[in-house]
Amino acid sequence: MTEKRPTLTLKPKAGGRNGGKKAGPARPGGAPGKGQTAPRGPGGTPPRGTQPVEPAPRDAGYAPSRPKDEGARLRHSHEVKAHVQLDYSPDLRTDSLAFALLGAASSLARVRAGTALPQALAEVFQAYDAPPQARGAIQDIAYRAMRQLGRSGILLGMMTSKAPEPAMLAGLLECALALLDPPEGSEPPYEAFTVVDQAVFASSAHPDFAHARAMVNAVLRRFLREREQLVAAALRDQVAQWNYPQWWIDSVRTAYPADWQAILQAGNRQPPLTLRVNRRKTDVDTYLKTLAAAGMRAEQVGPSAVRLAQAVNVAQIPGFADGLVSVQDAGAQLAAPLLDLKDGMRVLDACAAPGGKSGHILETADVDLTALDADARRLMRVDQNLQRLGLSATVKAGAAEATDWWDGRQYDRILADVPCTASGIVRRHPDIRWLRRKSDTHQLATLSSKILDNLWQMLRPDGKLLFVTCSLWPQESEAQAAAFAARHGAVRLDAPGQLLPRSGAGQDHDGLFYALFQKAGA
Ligand SMILES: C[S@@+](CC[C@H](N)C(=O)[O-])C[C@H]1O[C@@H](n2cnc3c(N)ncnc32)[C@H](O)[C@@H]1O
Repeated sequence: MTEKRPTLTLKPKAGGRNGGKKAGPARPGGAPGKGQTAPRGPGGTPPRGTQPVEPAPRDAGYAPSRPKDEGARLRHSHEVKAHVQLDYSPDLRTDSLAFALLGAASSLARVRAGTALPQALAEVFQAYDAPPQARGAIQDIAYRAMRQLGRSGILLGMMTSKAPEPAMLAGLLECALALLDPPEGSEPPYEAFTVVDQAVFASSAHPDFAHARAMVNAVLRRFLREREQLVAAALRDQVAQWNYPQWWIDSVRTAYPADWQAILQAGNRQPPLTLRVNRRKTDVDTYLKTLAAAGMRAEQVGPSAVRLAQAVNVAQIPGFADGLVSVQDAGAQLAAPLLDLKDGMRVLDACAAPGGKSGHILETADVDLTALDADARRLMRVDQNLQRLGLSATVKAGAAEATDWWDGRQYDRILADVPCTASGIVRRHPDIRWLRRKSDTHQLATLSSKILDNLWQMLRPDGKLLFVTCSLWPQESEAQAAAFAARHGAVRLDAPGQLLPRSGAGQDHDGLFYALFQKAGA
């Protein structure tokens, strides 16, 4: 076995200047707790505030075909791009910041290739055989870097003559910059010299960019020397100022001329950990006392919603394993009450995985629930979640725009929590803004209109259909709802419409859209 390189180990600045030995998560709450993040991809939207973790395949595997007239030939050495070893396990102490920086850099490179951050992190944890504490540190750095990616990218462009390659080297610099240059008003998690030292060390430890360690050192030191001028110049660019792609900034400004800045800011804040109390097992007051007894501060932010003052790993949430609570954003908790459920009803949750809203429906009334989802792998999470809560439903794999899974009997209530761009939940999934393309909105809106049209025939006369998205784009939300109502002559009942993302005392929720329809009686 090779001997471990002597690496400086450390802990966050809060623990004292170089006084500790572990990298650890820089600050709690930098990223969602275990199992608390979500998925992506035009076919699957992250559950709003429930517990996701899944991939966001884009065109990572796309390879342009070779022109017909190009015969086989040997490539010159300058044409050959070495395969970057994203899985290379560094010869570093796993409790060092250098190890965490490399892991986070590998995650960023995977996101650049089209993988959703939760999936990218899961791949890195496995490839690096990272112990729990290192996972926390890698995750924290990767989430920070995602929230600062616009700014770091512009800064790097100002300090380098060409884009650093491979992508993992760019990722390493972006991760280091995110630690050196935290958002206004927040403390840097590590001492600056430690970050530079460990980033250089991390670079030396990777065979694909050990040669670039002098460059890493020079860029990061230059940033520290010229920080004020560099940041001032970078902030003239809106991408650096807001940390979103320009098309995203433009789309938010067009859709919400009065609120666009607040919306962009809300998407850059760290989300709270909000729980839904399972009223079949306990009540909010009793559960708040349970939290207080465990020394955890919390407040009620909805009829069944409790927000923890400090995010923790789900394993540390009292009663979580026993189904007393689920992790769910306060905005997502509006769905079940809006359905106006009564015991004995036949209910369809048409895009159910991982089952956040299915669980809430079954906690609310004794209904006969069918939980449908097109993704069989994600459906396993519905089973697991319902089992933890002590509830049961008929769980089916099938496409909501098809009928092959339907037994032909109409439902009293239908929840259509359709796949969408997830533009309303970017505070939980800061990678989404960088993974999405403007054209995704149109594709997803087309799919959700097919889903809505198909589900309408499955609703009984007088029945209600609740249409939900976690999108901010009107094309997926209000425009979709209005067009649907016009196509089917659906009666529109009271519902919140577009909820803009909010954080603060009392009101704290993701950006969601709700429209409620009733079918005219027979
Ligand atoms: C927003 S998520 C649902 C979150 C879920 N309702 C909850 O509260 O936990 C959208 C879901 O739609 C599913 N989906 C995507 N395309 C679908 C389709 N054509 N038919 C049914 N489900 C689909 C995805 O797999 C994903 O689980």
